[in-house]
Amino acid sequence: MTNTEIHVTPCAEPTTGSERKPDPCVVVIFGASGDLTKRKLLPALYHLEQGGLLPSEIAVVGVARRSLESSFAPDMQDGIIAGGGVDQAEAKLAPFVSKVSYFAMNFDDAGGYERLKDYLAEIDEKFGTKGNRLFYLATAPEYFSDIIKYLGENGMAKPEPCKPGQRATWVRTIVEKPFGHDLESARALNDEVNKVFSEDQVFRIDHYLGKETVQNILVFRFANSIFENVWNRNYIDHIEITAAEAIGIEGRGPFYEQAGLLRDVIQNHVMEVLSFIAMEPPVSFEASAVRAEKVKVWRAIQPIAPENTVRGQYGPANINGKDILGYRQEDRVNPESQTETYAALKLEIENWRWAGVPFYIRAGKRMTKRITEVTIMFKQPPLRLFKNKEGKSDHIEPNFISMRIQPDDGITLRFGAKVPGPSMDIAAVDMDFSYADAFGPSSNNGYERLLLDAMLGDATLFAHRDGVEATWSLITPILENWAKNPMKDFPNYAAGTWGPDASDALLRKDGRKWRKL
Ligand SMILES: NC(=O)C1=CN([C@@H]2O[C@H](COP(=O)(O)OP(=O)(O)OC[C@H]3O[C@@H](n4cnc5c(N)ncnc54)[C@H](OP(=O)(O)O)[C@@H]3O)[C@@H](O)[C@H]2O)C=CC1
Ligand SMILES: O=C1O[C@H](COP(=O)(O)O)[C@@H](O)[C@H](O)[C@H]1O
Repeated sequence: MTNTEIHVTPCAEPTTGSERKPDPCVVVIFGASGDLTKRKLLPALYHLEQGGLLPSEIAVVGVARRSLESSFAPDMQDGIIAGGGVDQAEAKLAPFVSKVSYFAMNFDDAGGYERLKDYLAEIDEKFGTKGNRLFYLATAPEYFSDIIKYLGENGMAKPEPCKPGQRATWVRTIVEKPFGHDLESARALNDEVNKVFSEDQVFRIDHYLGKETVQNILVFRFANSIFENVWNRNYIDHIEITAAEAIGIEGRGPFYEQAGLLRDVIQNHVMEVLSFIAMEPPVSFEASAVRAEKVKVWRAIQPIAPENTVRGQYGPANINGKDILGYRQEDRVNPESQTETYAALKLEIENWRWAGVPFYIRAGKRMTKRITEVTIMFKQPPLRLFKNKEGKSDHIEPNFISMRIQPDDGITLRFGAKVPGPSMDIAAVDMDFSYADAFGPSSNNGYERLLLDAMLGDATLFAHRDGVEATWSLITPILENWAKNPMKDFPNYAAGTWGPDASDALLRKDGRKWRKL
């Protein structure tokens, strides 16, 4: 393969959406001392504030169990600098930090919500936040129901009645993943949430949808006219989606033992990416239209037969002279654990566009490298005109489009080009678009866009209850089958590799192989 890098630069001023600024509001984060708040949410809010995207009347209230009055601010500042990739010398934290406060309470203490309600009223007075509330449930999922129930019981889930001549207030809630543990629990949680909040108040977050490159899938397909015509079974041979992580479970043993890879990454992140790749053009870029098309894709996926599923668990390895623990040796993990840290699936979408085009998806922890990527592999041309010196034409690689979600975000189009010289030799070459080269570095960790959208009441990039239930309908039978049939050969891949042999065999039986990444 000859690598011809054609760097794409923006050719004109970007077309921007309308200037969007939310109403004054209080963002209330349940789980304020947790990892997510520190590494992702506060840095995202800080970047929004620095970018002038927040109203000046904004306040952030962190809620958690421990008493943090004295240490929250310095701890939070460290988190913003480390998690947000902020240059310490250039950081202008003071204006943002002055809007953040901490409220200690236990989530299952009913009386705490009454006190919180009074505290938020004081915040409204002090910061001019006008009664608008964005509750962010950044807690372990077992607390979602209780928090929602208590917010409802304390009259905090509905906006205050509108006063004459004043703008209506709003109350919204962002619910973190995992949303349910299986289909039944997801339905039950949806019922509990919708008893208290109407669906238009609920923002089920999947941070993959906040990633620029995931949103760019829709732009690539629907803002350009040259790709959509070939985006179907007539031209596409198959599609691969890979979400590989080099890290392991990062000390989250108890969580991972409950979850496993399928629940943690495939039911949500990978399914969201797949829906953007496979959906029909929505009639508008509005929440109901986009969500409706996504659900149609998930509902068209055929039940996934056990032979089209592969699971793996990493074992110990020495990587570059460093000993890496196997999953079963990780802290607070059962030494005989059956939890999967890798999964690969073959999916068939039975609709007009995709019938006969397999979608192979894989995701795993402790893989060779971190890469999330979609490969659209095209069919060979109908007639092979060009032969090599041996008179053969099977050396010509098929075209593909590779959409790199992370790292090194961008898009590559591979095609054949004539090698200079007297014969018709063909080499594969790449046209490369790099996000960073074209637009410069971005601070967006996915949460910036989604927090802003929730404050604006725009649910386009959030999951609807129908969507969550549709993806759980696909995943739950696999989980049930795996639970009934424990793996005898776990661990079945060494840390630092591309997963178990069975994953290669899944494609080999169709005469294909994973593209080398
Ligand atoms: N961390 C990440 O990168 C990601 C996390 N998520 C999701 O975000 C959510 C939060 O994850 P994470 O931040 O890692 O979790 P952590 O375990 O780090 O944080 C949990 C938070 O909840 C608080 N808490 C726990 N029990 C109580 C209680 N009874 N009363 C009051 N506060 C309580 C803790 O407070 P205290 O310490 O004071 O007890 C802490 O602030 C989860 O649903 C997770 O799946 C999603 C994507 C990525
Ligand atoms: O939700 C989760 O996502 C991360 C991967 O997110 P990324 O933005 O770093 O790709 C994963 O590590 C974690 O296990 C999971 O809970």
